[in-house]
Amino acid sequence: MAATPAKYPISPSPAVRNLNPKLSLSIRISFPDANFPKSHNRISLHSCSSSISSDETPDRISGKSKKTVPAIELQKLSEDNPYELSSKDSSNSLPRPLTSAHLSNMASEGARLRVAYQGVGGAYSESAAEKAYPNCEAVPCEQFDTAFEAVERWLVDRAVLPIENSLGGSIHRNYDLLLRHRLHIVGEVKLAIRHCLLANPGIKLEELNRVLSHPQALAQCENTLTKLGLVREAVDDTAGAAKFISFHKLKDAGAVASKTAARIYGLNILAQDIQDDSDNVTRFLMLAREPIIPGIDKPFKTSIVFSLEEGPGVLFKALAVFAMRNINLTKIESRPLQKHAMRAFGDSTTELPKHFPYIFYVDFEASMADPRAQNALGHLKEFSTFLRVLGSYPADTGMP
Ligand SMILES: O=C(O)C(=O)C[C@]1(C(=O)O)C=C[C@@H](O)C=C1
Repeated sequence: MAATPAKYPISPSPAVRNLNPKLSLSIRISFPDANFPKSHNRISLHSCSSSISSDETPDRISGKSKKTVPAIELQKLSEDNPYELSSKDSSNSLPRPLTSAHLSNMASEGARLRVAYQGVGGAYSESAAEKAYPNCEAVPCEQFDTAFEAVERWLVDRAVLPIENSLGGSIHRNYDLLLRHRLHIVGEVKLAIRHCLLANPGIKLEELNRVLSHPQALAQCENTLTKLGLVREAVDDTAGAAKFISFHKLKDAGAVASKTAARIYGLNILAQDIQDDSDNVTRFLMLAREPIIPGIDKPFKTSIVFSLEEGPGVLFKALAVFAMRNINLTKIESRPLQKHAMRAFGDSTTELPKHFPYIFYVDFEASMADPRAQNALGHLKEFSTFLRVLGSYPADTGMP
């Protein structure tokens, strides 16, 4: 069944020029510059916000007031690695990346950051955005791509997107989008996910035949939903599922979503904490157009993506650059390099490629300000075909 998604303030527009630079293979460690509107050095987010607001924003639902965001001055990032500071950096025309102090000041001084998330009001991603940036204006986006694009086009200041879950694993789409887009990871936030089974008022558990939710949420409640014998139907987000069953007053369908979604869409909670494990945590990334300057004052993490030549033991060698410097890895993910694969298949010959090229995403526990991390990446660069630092940011060491 195709559930019609709710109206979102920001939805993908095919007419919009694709700003994503082509993926390039390079052996230098690259810190890409922000995408820059062609003819403007100055842009008012105020003027953008009026064109993307809608009658159905969660702000309406919750009655929260909207503040306009003052115009901000854009600065073009240099192509150079901003972490490798040189004498050039004293010039005023050079980039001034945001520092972690700057980020927290913006929140505490009451300036409302506009933060994109995927889903509608009541989605876990909205809670993650509010946890990452207290007092922010959370801006719903239809798809993950839309949230990336909203930051790139200066419609919002940040995006907060899920990257992995303790039960369901990686959110592959966002790994792929990190590579395709040129945003920087400036932080992470972990959120405890507690799912509820929701239904319209008066509907009993026995009356339900099917359940709608985000595929990750359905996977996280696999055992409970199997026991209940409910047919799963995937939709864009948990809160969207709640909104849909509420709007259509469905009698045979429930939704897996949060308590907040139940409240917003006037649904009853038939069961609480239906996730397969009580420790259900999703890790979200905070994304910005510019990187932050990494520090060593608190625990930092660094996320990189790289590709390797074919050959025996190359991955072993790549991981050894961290092991020999006593740097702990917290995550490794491999993804097919899609453009390569497509080119190979688009060839006029019918021969299949001998190997599928893969790229590797690694998170490690060290700041780029730490010489161990710099040396490890310098070493990795010697035998990687491509290497990019996605971000060096404070680790979320708090309670989820
Ligand atoms: O659908 C939502 O509410 C979301 O925020 C998305 C999402 C995800 O993509 O993993 C986020 C957290 C939960 O793990 C389930 C779903």
